[in-house]
Amino acid sequence: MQAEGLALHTDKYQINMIYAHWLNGTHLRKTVFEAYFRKLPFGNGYAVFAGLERIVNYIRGLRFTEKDLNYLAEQEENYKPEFLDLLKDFHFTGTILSMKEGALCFPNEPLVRVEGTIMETQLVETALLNFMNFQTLIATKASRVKRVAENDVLLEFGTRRAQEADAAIWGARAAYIAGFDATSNLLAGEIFDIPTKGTHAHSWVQIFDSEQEAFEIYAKAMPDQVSLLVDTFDTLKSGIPHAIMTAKKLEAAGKRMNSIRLDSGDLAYLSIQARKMLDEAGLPYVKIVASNDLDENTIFNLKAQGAKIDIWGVGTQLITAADQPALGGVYKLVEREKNGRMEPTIKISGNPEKVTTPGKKDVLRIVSKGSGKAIADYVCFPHEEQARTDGKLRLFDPVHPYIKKSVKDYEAIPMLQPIFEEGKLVYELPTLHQIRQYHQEQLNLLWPEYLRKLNPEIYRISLSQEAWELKQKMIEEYVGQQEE
Ligand SMILES: Nc1ncnc2c1ncn2[C@@H]1O[C@H](COP(=O)(O)OP(=O)(O)OP(=O)(O)O)[C@@H](O)[C@H]1O
Ligand SMILES: O=P(O)(O)OC[C@H]1O[C@H](OP(=O)(O)OP(=O)(O)O)[C@H](O)[C@@H]1O
Ligand SMILES: O=C(O)c1cccnc1
Repeated sequence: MQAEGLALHTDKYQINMIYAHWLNGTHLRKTVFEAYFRKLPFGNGYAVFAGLERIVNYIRGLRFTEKDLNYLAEQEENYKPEFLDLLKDFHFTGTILSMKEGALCFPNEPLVRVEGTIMETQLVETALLNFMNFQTLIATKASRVKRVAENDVLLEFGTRRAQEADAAIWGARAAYIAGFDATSNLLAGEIFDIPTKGTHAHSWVQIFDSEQEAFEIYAKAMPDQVSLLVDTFDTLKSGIPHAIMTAKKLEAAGKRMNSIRLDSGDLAYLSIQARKMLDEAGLPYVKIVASNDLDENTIFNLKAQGAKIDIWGVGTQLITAADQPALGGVYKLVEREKNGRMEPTIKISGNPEKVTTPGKKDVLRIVSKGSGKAIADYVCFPHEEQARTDGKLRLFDPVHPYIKKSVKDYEAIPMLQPIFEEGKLVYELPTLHQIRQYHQEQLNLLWPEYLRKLNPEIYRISLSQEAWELKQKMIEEYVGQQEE
């Protein structure tokens, strides 16, 4: 997928600010930004971090082409030619730390930390959030589907309903990270080495004079992968009897039919009837695929009704994250250089939840050595060494500071990994297989109460005492200035 030629994949205000900084002589001031979200999507208890691979490729290929520069000159007559010369030589020289793809992540903790000159940290904001927000959203939605489908097979069918090609391709990858088994999108399969699967459409049946003829021709063409869509005319009276006849013919040729697919009607009732008919016909090995606007709620319901569905095809609801189509991840300045020294900075808001936490921070996942389960995440400054060692840690929730807890005998796992150091890539991108495995390990760290679909327990994100005190001090300073 496109990695180069994305320098202009940014909001114009970023270039305007960089230009104004350059005129002002401040474009090389050092900064630290953090990307995070404030609210979990879908009422879920966790999110699944994704988007890093695309962010890495974007940063590596970040150059302004001659065409880009000509376009900028045309777009904004204020931009001086010397400024465009500066952009011509631009490449990213900053430092990035990030959670790994597949990590479970939570509100108000940094997922990506970007350190560099204001020129480069500001430039990358838009694309970084674009990649992180979409892919994390879809991976989280897919994870919810996976929680209810458990060990059933999950197929990603969303491309035709996705918000254009990139969403389909990266969405298919995000779904696979969170536990889907295959995608119908061959390009996603080719690019990312995701297994691909496919049945056939209603048009295949409609184009022939009879359903039986359609099934037999298809079975002849794909004898080892026969999956027949049985709802074009009448599922119970026509589709399934014809599929059974086809399966018998396949048996005579020494082959086994793979599955039938139900795509309309009452999927619980029809799957139960279909299972009975297939079993009675001596075809217990033929699996039942279901599709039709499925999501985690319909799948959960269908399972509760005793539906006999082995394989779920999930498209529109997953790829568009239909019940919450955006993750509100933000990118906030937490430190700036002043007089040659880095100092924390805060953004005050009338809404207390939107007040930023000043200073550059790390995230430690505090895991009990006794249970092997995560207790909370601890957000602290990089110099706070004591938290990383096996001492005693006082946890409290910054939003509800009266919720306090002391922990000991724990392991503190650093969640932010160095990705770029002064412009140099220092991270080896894992394979998708490794990302899936890491995601599974991450799930295993959490008690099931945090993972349930409905009203999950809230996993606590604790701020270090020092970070909390700095925040309070800066809020008070601001309030003091207002009162003067
Ligand atoms: N037993 C069931 N319990 C709950 N939801 C179901 C059940 N069976 C099907 N559904 C879901 O109900 C919705 C039915 O939608 P709709 O009425 O559009 O489908 P349909 O009857 O198959 O019609 P169409 O042929 O237009 O697709 C789908 O989202 C489907 O997944
Ligand atoms: O319902 P979704 O979760 O989005 O899954 C994908 C849908 O796409 C296909 O329908 P479509 O009507 O586009 O084509 P068809 O003629 O092959 O059924 C398929 O039959 C599914 O119903
Ligand atoms: O293979 C299928 O059955 C399929 C693929 C995409 C969309 N709907 C169904």
